[in-house]
Amino acid sequence: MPTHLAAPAAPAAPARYWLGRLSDVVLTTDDKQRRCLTVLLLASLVKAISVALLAFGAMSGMVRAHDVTMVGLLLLVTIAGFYVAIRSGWNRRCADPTLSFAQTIAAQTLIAAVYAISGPMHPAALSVFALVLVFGMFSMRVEAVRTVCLYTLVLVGSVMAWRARTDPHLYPARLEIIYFVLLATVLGMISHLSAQLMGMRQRLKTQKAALENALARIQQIATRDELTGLPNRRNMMDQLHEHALRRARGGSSFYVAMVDLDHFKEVNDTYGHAVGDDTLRAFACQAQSVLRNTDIIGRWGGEEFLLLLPETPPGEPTVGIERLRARLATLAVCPAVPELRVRFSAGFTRYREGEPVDLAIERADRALYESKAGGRNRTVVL
Ligand SMILES: Nc1nc2c(ncn2[C@@H]2O[C@H](COP(=O)(O)OP(=O)(O)OP(=O)(O)O)[C@@H](O)[C@H]2O)c(=O)[nH]1
Repeated sequence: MPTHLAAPAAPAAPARYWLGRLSDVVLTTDDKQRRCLTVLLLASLVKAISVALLAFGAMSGMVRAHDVTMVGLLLLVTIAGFYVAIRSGWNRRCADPTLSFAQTIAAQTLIAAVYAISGPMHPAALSVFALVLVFGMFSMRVEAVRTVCLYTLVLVGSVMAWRARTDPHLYPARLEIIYFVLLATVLGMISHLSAQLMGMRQRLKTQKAALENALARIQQIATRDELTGLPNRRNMMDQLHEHALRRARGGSSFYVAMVDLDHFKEVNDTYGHAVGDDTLRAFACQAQSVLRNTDIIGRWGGEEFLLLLPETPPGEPTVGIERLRARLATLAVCPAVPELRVRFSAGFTRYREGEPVDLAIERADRALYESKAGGRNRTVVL
């Protein structure tokens, strides 16, 4: 057994790369346009196979070669026209950028021509009418599918009547009637299924919207405090961890502060719980408008708030909170109780690189305790 095997053949990556590039050129890189072009090319493949079969019919003497050439040319021109319309982006200007309705009408017209020229092979074209509509029903509205069905039946009915009169040997009237009834039944079914599909799509759309709303609501409940709309405790912990991580990677330092409303129990006891709630909301609202917009304030629980102050140089951490204190000293936070003023105590600490976030919170808590013990309505930095 050789210990060293020959190097494996070069991976097919370059081939895949060039295929990818080619498909980008042919189908564009725009997802929506790509989908339109892929459907067009798939539908064209079905029609190309039909024309190839006709060519076989011509070689076997069942169909006139001249007719096949004409139909083939017509097919090429139609496909090229739709390809250019989509590839150039012209379709974006249309009400239906997929051009499904126009493509389906063109396809049914072409197949009607095939039906008329394919002599003994013509019953085979019947299934293609149905196939084209199946393609269309995924992208067309129900009314459009119904219009195409009606158009197909009128067109094919006319072709059948004409061919039954001009070539009764290959298009016997009785057989044509049977084919027509069969085609009408199948197209009717497709039209019915398309209505059902539309209903399903509508339900899916409604469910998707409901799910998105529910997700947004869950997200809101999971991360926000219901009363004040501020980030909740879990959210604040996540943000603290994130900032600590950033700090560990060389990011700037930040301050953490605990803020607690003074004698808040008295507000509740004197004016009622609703005024207490209003006070909490007003405090949250004022804090958000007065502090820097990079500062983050969250409700820690009860009448306690946690502040995260990123990019705060030592020596200036309390500027914002004192601005808030000054604002609240003159502001009637609750219109029902104009004499009510909000006062608070605050404890600040600088996050020290590498320490667990809980340690910084504990220090801020101690600073808060000191400011309470020192007479409240003040700030202590530890
Ligand atoms: N209205 C209202 N009150 C709340 C809410 N959460 C907690 N509280 C009340 O906040 C009060 C907190 O009371 P204490 O812990 O004694 O604090 P305090 O009265 O502010 O006293 P100090 O902090 O020492 O100044 C309690 O009466 C709680 O019921 C809330 O969401 N709404």
